[in-house]
Amino acid sequence: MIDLALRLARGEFSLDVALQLPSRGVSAVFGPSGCGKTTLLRALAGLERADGHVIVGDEYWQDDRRGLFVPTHRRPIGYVIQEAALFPHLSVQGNLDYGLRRSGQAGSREALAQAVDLLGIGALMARGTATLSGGERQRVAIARALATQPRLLLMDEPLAALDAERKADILPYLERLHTTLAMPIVYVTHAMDEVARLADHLVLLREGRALAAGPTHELLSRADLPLARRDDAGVVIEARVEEHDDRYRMMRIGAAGASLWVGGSHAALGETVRAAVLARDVSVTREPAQQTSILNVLPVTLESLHADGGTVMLRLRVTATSSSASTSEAPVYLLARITHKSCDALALKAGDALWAQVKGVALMSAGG
Ligand SMILES: Nc1ncnc2c1ncn2[C@@H]1O[C@H](COP(=O)(O)OP(=O)(O)OP(=O)(O)O)[C@@H](O)[C@H]1O
Repeated sequence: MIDLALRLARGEFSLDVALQLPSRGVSAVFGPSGCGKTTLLRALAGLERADGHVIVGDEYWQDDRRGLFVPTHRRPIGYVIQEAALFPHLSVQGNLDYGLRRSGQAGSREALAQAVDLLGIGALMARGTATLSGGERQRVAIARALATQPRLLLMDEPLAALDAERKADILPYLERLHTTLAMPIVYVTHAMDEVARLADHLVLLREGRALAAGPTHELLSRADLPLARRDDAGVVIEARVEEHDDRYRMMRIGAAGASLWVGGSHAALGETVRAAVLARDVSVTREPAQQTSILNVLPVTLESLHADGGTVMLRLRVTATSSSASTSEAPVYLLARITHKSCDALALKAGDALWAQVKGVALMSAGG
């Protein structure tokens, strides 16, 4: 576990957070511009002097009660920023070698080889860094950070400087990091699609304070957080592949007795995948619709309604149908955004048993 409490003031802005982040997987720090994401990351790295403590596993990096503050260069961290600072006069190999020598930490040739393989940059080793695309530069920067075998990888908007195409190129590599590496990653972003694809744990930051923190799927399924007011509000569901329909190139995925058909058939039976369902793609009915083109119609219980400007956000708990559902699994939630008119026409109230019609399910990635 990473246990941190950090407080600092910079002019009008103050940071004051106390968080416990899991020691595996990606913890995303998400929030609007200026909310303190970079400041938090820099304080974790020891680049900003904040009051408080930082404990990573059993290592104390800062503990004010004992007057302990480990300087940045002695913290076993990898730090990847938006625009990688690579030496233009050195090749990719030269940059990686330099990074390894400079770190003075437990970096090793094997770790470097593994990182090169993981980031798929083997073919780029002899290239001058000036000839690399933005996405390739970031992959080199990430490999350089990993080669030092850090205890913690800090990433500050690593994809923000890339266009949509380059971003799509590099995301699969980040997903590989996420599933392959045991080391925790703290990942700063203001892009919801990156949160939905990569984050296991989520910290919502607002004006230097942690508004909420917890497993990504839990926070995304809450209708009371500012996330639910976004146009792209929706849930992510970690589910297992339960059936392939090769004729239509679709698969059925299941979690906690809820089952959904999604396009594509590349994941193997039994594999864990992550799927996203946007609130605007979910509607509700009192009776299951007959003869609908919508494949995914799920029995749900309406947990709560949240009026939000012109629309109403419904939080729905999927009622397990499959007999294989294990009772130990956390229930699956959906959000549905509907109009006030529809809400009144159906006379919806908390506790109602309804049917959710899911118009679109996006397969994000293989899960963790
Ligand atoms: N030295 C400083 N003096 C005064 N204010 C500062 C100083 N450094 C940072 N700030 C302010 O602290 C706040 C947090 O900045 P920070 O860069 O951490 O935000 P952020 O969430 O990473 O933003 P972005 O997404 O735009 O990168 C901002 O309002 C910034 O203007």
